[in-house]
Amino acid sequence: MTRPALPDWLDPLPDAARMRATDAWAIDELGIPGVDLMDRAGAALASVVERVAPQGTIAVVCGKGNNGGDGYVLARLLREQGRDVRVLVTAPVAELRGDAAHHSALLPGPGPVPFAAAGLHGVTLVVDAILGTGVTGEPRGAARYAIDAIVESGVPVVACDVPSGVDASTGEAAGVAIRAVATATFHAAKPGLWINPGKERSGVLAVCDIGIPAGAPTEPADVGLLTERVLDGLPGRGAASTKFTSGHVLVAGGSRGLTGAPCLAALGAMRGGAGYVTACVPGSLEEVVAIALMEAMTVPLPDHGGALVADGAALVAERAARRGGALVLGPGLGTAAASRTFARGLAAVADVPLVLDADGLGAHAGRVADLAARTAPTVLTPHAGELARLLDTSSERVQAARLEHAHTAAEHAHAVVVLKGDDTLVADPDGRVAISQGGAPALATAGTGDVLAGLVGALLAQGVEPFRAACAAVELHARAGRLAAEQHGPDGVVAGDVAAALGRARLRDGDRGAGR
Ligand SMILES: NC(=O)C1=CN([C@@H]2O[C@H](COP(=O)(O)OP(=O)(O)OC[C@H]3O[C@@H](n4cnc5c(N)ncnc54)[C@H](O)[C@@H]3O)[C@@H](O)[C@H]2O)[C@@H](O)CC1
Ligand SMILES: [K+]
Repeated sequence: MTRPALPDWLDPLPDAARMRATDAWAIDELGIPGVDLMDRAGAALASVVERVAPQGTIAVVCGKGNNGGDGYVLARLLREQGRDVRVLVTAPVAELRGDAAHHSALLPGPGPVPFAAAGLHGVTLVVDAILGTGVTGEPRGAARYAIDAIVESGVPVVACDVPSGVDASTGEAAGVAIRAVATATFHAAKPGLWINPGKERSGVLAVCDIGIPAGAPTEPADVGLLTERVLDGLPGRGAASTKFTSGHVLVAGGSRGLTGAPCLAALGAMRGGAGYVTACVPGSLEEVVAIALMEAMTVPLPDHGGALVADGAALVAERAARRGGALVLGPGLGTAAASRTFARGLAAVADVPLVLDADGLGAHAGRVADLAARTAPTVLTPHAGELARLLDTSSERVQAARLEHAHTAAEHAHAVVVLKGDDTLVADPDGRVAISQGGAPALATAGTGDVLAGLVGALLAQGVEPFRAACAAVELHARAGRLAAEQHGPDGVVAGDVAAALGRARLRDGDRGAGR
């Protein structure tokens, strides 16, 4: 399959290979001297260091590649300003090559000394210029020793380009890794600075221009940072709209003790703009749901002790065939064997776009490839634990390699996968990935996932293509989380508040109070 270019609402994040190709293009094709790029990288790093530590002794720890070269430039600039700077190295200066060797020779004052933990005593800040985008595998040898000692020292760290030990392309940190208070990264942010564990190890991110123009003829990035531009031109209600043209969402789920989840998914769909919403729930619990949902219709399905059973699948599929729209399957479904059979049966036959969430995902544990047989689009909305069960692995493994697991699930299920977290990833089966900027801690409360699933359903029902629907939903959900936090305080937000804020989250600055 050929992968389409990233849409313009994603800011491209070049991985290490693309960044190397970009540097090479700037140097070899545009004729920008590599030593000048390094000069500008060092200067940009210096401005971050000055902000973080305006005074005190700085230890600059340099590796033997160009990342270390940036460190030598920084050390020179700081010493020229009269700062007290120690240069500690993980490789002898004689081993340096090219631009890094050039800049090491320009260092004024005391020469570099081999790294030792004692060299960190009394310093205010450590600058990590050990490993950058040229790293392969886990840190080894002297680099590993230095990273360990820096982490152990507890001294605040500013990272040069990427925290050493973090993979710039994936955010994985397989061995030891620096935890920085800030990272100065050059030309563009890298995926690994936005994906955990790399994201939380990068601290505050400064993306620094080092004079490489846009337009490098590298293979286009396949990972991008989600921006609010994804909301531009989303379908909305107009003068000619009716409840039928605004999209129909079916929600199927619920069980005894879990009636709130399908209600919140229905609310997410309604507040997400769906014209009408039908909640298909266990018959014995229908009244509870009907009381909670004033604007939605309810459909009773056969149940056993408040849990859905296999027979209900045909009823929901038939309704989907008649009414169209999108189906949100799983919120509050529970884990009864019959309910799982219901979910698998319904996912297999429903010929409308499907959002599979919560226990609907659990029903497909270890069977993710079954979903590839569906003809209509599928969006999965797992957190790490749910994705682990889908792929028959552990939550720890998913968290350690989030990008890889999101890719794998998307590929195997032939579905868009929304791997939730502060760094929510949206992976398309064609290989493209969007990363949310996060920053909505208020969403860390029960039921917000149900709201998100309903919202994705609403956008799919409005005809938005699945990758964009998932991305726009993630963006709206985060914005709604922030709006709800403004109103209720971040610790007082409940999922219903997030749903209630979705309409306002759609408004852009230019829209507020505009027009007739
Ligand atoms: N001209 C350029 O290419 C520019 C590069 N820049 C800097 O250069 C960096 C990339 O430089 P390089 O490609 O030289 O690579 P790095 O400096 O990231 O590291 C490569 C060095 O580390 C060693 N190494 C690799 N994997 C290791 C591991 N697992 N454990 C221990 N040592 C390991 C290698 O032997 C090599 O000497 C960027 O991150 C950026 O900071 C900037 O100066 C801007 C311009
Ligand atoms: K580094």
